[in-house]
Amino acid sequence: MSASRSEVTVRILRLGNGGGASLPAYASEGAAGADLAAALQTPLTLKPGERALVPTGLAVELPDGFEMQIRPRSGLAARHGVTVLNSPGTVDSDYRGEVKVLLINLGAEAVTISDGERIAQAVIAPVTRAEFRLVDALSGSVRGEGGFGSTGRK
Ligand SMILES: O=c1ccn([C@H]2C[C@H](O)[C@@H](COP(=O)(O)OP(=O)(O)OP(=O)(O)O)O2)c(=O)[nH]1
Ligand SMILES: [Mg+2]
Repeated sequence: MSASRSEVTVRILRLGNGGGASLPAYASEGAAGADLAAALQTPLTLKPGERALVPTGLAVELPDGFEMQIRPRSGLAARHGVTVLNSPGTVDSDYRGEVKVLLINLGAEAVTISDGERIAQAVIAPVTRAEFRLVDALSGSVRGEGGFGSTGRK
């Protein structure tokens, strides 16, 4: 690991249903996301338009101040139109249940997901929490209330 990189420890539990569930794994030296694999007793077929909450067979304990974002794999999306419906999914640091991936098939053909297949990727990211403070007025700005295309078409 280079000096400029940060690394945190994420404790992982393999759940009963997971059998030999694969741990999240970085596919290359510089990968931002660790691939998450499906933990399935039997293959799962998603018809066009269908979605499913796919088990990973894993529960995680994230360090306080971090989240796990569950993002699509571009290969699966490009090849089959399969993506993460709630992307980026949020795994809270206090969540101890099974990590699941909400896949949807936006493609035109049925897609079958097999046990151990890499279906999404997990990015560990720092979280900033806010104090939401109610006030009577906000400070002025050049943009003001303009939004949703207010700066022009280009
Ligand atoms: O893709 C996801 C998204 C969420 N979760 C788990 C971990 C997360 O901590 C919990 C709650 O997620 P979220 O806050 O997005 O869902 P919610 O609909 O707000 O449910 P809740 O009321 O439980 O917070 O569900 C996953 O396993 N995968
Ligand atoms: Mg929530």
